[in-house]
Amino acid sequence: MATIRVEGLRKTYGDFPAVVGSDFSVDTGEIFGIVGPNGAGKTTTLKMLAGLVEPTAGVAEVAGRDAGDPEMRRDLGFLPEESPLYEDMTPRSYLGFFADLYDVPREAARERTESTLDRLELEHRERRLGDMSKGMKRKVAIARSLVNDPDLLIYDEPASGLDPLTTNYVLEFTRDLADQGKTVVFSAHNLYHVESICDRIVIMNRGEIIARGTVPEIREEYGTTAYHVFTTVPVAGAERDHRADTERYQAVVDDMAAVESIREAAAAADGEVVDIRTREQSLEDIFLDLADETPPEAAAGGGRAPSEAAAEEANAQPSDGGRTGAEPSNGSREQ
Ligand SMILES: Nc1ncnc2c1ncn2[C@@H]1O[C@H](COP(=O)(O)OP(=O)(O)OP(=O)(O)O)[C@@H](O)[C@H]1O
Repeated sequence: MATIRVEGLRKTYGDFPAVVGSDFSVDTGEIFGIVGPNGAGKTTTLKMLAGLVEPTAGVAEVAGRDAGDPEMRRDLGFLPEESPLYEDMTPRSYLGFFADLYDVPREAARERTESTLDRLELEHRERRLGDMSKGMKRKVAIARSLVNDPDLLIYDEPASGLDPLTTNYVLEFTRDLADQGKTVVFSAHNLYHVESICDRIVIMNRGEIIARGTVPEIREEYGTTAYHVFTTVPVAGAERDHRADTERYQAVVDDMAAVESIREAAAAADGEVVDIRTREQSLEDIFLDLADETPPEAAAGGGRAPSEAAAEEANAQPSDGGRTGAEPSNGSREQ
């Protein structure tokens, strides 16, 4: 059964199209990546799935129910891109506070919190959150998304701004959650993250999904192979390969016909082809090519739309009554 069904999902802010009509589904236990550059519409999509932003049109369903249904939030863990934490609390008191919000019985909450913090290898559990490193705070925010033991996790840039070690740790932890049967939808602009842990991805640009599939499918459909051809004599388009001990030239071409032309040109100059190496285009390159090809109709999407900063503000601060995530109350959605 599809855990998530999205059809014709659209969000406009004023006349600004942040998400222009997405379709995708995510299966139970899948780890699904939404990738795209800044302003692509990733956060807006995730917030619609988490019931925090009301779609302008279309369907966003979780387990057959509207994503905006407040009941859905009880079984959801949302990790916002920036998660402001109560600086004066310790991880234990902070997580206990959120467990209370979800009515998790005290003892169960304590056990769950401790085991999550163990798995996240979070030390200094009695230290003030305000005195913790960025990586530690991110781990606490992740632990917070798990206090209610949700089946669905929606993570906005879970590893953004973390050092490589912590990044790996957080990504592996996320993969483990999916292995335990949880469904994970997360956004990233670093394609390396996606490649290493996602079952399927969509690539968004300017509010539109411009490619979709598993990483190998995307490679096959959109990727190209570069052929590095090494010759003993100079041929058109080749450059001297200074790394070689003997005189050698290198040309980079993108199909076998061009490789044959080089072979013929080398033979005509009394030389030969001594080596051919292939290099698959990286997902990053594919992504950049795709983003470049997207027609600029939605190009207004580059900058920040006017009401955005105010809306973010309202969404971010727990201390002023705003919503930081998916607390289980009947909070209204951002329009
Ligand atoms: N509340 C809002 N009011 C007005 N415009 C908004 C609002 N939220 C987002 N936008 C605009 O919608 C577009 C998509 O934003 P979104 O945050 O979804 O992108 P993103 O892919 O998550 O980008 P980033 O990687 O920078 O977080 C952006 O151009 C943004 O300025």
